[in-house]
Amino acid sequence: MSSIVLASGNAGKIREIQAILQNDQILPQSQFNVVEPEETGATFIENAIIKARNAAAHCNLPAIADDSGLAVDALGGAPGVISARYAGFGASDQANLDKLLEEMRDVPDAERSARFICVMVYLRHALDPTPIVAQGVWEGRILRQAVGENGFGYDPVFWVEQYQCSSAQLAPELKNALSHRGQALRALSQQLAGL
Ligand SMILES: O=P(O)(O)OP(=O)(O)OP(=O)(O)OC[C@H]1O[C@@H](n2cnc3c(O)ncnc32)[C@H](O)[C@@H]1O
Ligand SMILES: [Mg+2]
Repeated sequence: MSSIVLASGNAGKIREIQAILQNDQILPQSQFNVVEPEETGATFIENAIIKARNAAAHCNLPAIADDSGLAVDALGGAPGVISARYAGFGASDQANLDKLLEEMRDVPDAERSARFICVMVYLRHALDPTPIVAQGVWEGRILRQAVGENGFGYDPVFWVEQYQCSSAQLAPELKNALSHRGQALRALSQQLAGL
């Protein structure tokens, strides 16, 4: 099997994806000095395709990309596709999380529902006209303060009802078993196995 380039610059995602797929042929795009493209899509799937196509073209290899984010009901689905740049272009995870807590300050407990969404795309090559696509959704609620050290991004403010803790308090294997990314990756793997 040839190598597959993983079209992400997010170390937290890369860690989770490699733990789930356990395939040493899947190589992060940083190893090929891929320049990250602008994520100009209005949807997760558009952005995932933009990232996968960019990496596949640069490396002349098949590519996998993950576009994901947090959709908060009380904010009309924000931050959504702009989750990585909610507090501005190049914003840190901490700045994005602080902005979310501020926006949610006056939202009552009963109205704090939210979900993580992940769309994974596999392109056989840059001009592949039939991308393989899989999606995962993980329901939760937005806490009033950050708690937990694991994960990345918005994990410290994402309450997981089933385990009565934040996503950042879950062991990495358990987060992968439950998460939007884990769901999407398992669905993608099944489709790839059927090719
Ligand atoms: O585009 P790449 O290079 O993959 O890295 P990115 O961090 O920019 O990734 P996205 O464009 O898909 O933006 C997704 C953002 O949504 C958030 N996010 C996605 N999945 C998450 C998770 O499992 N836990 C916490 N936050 C998550 C996190 O802040 C990400 O930066
Ligand atoms: Mg991004």
